[in-house]
Amino acid sequence: MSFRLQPAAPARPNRCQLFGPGSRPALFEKMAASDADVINLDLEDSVAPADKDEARRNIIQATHDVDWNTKYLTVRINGLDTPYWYRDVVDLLENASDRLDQIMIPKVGCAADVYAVDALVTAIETAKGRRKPISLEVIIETAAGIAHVEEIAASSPRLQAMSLGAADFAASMGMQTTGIGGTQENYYMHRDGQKYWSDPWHWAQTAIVAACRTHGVLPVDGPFGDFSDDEGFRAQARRSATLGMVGKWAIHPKQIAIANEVFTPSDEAVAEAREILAAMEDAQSTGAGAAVYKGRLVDIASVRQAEVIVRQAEMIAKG
Ligand SMILES: CC(=O)SCCNC(=O)CCNC(=O)[C@H](O)C(C)(C)COP(=O)(O)OP(=O)(O)OC[C@H]1O[C@@H](n2cnc3c(N)ncnc32)[C@H](O)[C@@H]1OP(=O)(O)O
Ligand SMILES: O=CC(=O)O
Ligand SMILES: [Mg+2]
Repeated sequence: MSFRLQPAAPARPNRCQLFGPGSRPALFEKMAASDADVINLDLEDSVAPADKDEARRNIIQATHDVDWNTKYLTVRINGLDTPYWYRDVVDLLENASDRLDQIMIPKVGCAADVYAVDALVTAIETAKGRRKPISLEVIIETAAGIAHVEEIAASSPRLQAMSLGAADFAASMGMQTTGIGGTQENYYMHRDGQKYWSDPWHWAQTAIVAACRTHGVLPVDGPFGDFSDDEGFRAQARRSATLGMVGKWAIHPKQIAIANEVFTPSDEAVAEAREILAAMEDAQSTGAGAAVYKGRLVDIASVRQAEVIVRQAEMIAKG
């Protein structure tokens, strides 16, 4: 480890972020009753321009009226290139109840984007005497966002989470696809008459995970558009979890259970992690720094790996 220690990300479950348009208030009670850890009420792309004002009012009302129970409640504001975002922040911070936990900033391209929202949030919190500080989350979904991902991860002490937004990311990068996440038909290797599909999101995900882990931010995988494809969603979620992401968006309630399952370490994984910790404790009690577990090497790095799984499972069990 460097002299500068890696900060821990917020210790709260973030396995599934369920999205719903602010213009469909009939969904709010269903979202609150779901098994998602995080709720994202949307003011941005799922809300038509003519509905922005009403969606804002719906969401503010819902912070007062709906029982969100233990959900981490977050609202996606409009992008900083629109005329809507300042009104989103001002109206929310002036009128939403203390139940509001977080604001999500889409299409962040540099640290100054987060700085601008942080400054506005801070001024309103102080002016209104809001006691609970609002946290921020961002979406990396542009070429500028991925190019500046590390400065964005370091941009504000309010920043808790960072998602990859595959749809806008693909558009901004000029990718030849209309698919939102998952396997892309034309992204394959070819050998001996066979196609081998590869993962076009992998490099952006790893860049996000590295930036987040460096600065103590939760890395999250964004939307998977084809909500009829459970196995495609599961495969995408498993790849994300393997790379170090802590959760994934659901854009339909069907996706919640799969995300929760994938991002909760399985009983078998936790049992194995505990066995590795026990094997290493035995080894260390005899002065050894390494041991053999099921025919493979385990050493002090294995302890750190096993601790990731055990800590994640314990944090989720605590809720
Ligand atoms: C690229 C991005 O930016 S993604 C993020 C922004 N996008 C969004 O927020 C979209 C979120 N999702 C939705 O709006 C909707 O799920 C849609 C439009 C995809 C599909 O909506 P519907 O056609 O109503 O879906 P469907 O009929 O399959 O719904 C089944 C049930 O789940 C409910 N439901 C649908 N979406 C949601 C949701 N997001 N949260 C909670 N419940 C939901 C429906 O009300 C319905 O309930 P019922 O059985 O009691 O009648
Ligand atoms: O906002 C999300 C996306 O995929 O775009
Ligand atoms: Mg987007």
